[in-house]
Amino acid sequence: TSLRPRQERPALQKLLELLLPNLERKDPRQFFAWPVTDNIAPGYSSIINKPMDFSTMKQKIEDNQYRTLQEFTDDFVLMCNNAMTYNQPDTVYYKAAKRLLHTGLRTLTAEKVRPYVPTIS
Ligand SMILES: CC(=O)c1cc(-c2ccccc2)c2ncccn12
Repeated sequence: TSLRPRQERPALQKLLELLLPNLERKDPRQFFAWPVTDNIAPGYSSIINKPMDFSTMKQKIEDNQYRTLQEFTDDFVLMCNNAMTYNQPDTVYYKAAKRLLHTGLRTLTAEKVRPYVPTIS
């Protein structure tokens, strides 16, 4: 509401540092915490050409590699889609990815997050 004091706009990096743990909590079994290895997922590196995971996203935030919220969201979507590409639909990984994608995007597109997104990147 207009009576709400105008919060200073957190830098994008600070916003992403707040959003990442919110998304990680939606992965309690930590399937997406670390890069998927060929050891646990045979042939993974030859099937998935752009791997992504939460630890890599965290590092990219710290290294200031995200210029916009959309770039951060793209990595999140990539991570979930990788899991739905490599794993069959009847697996825990596919189902976890589908649910994570849905609930995570709801967070990332929420109205209260959007005001912090500068119109031009
Ligand atoms: C995300 C994903 O595709 C994934 C995570 C895992 C995983 C399993 C145990 C612990 C951490 C990640 C996995 N194992 C086999 C096949 C695929 N995966």
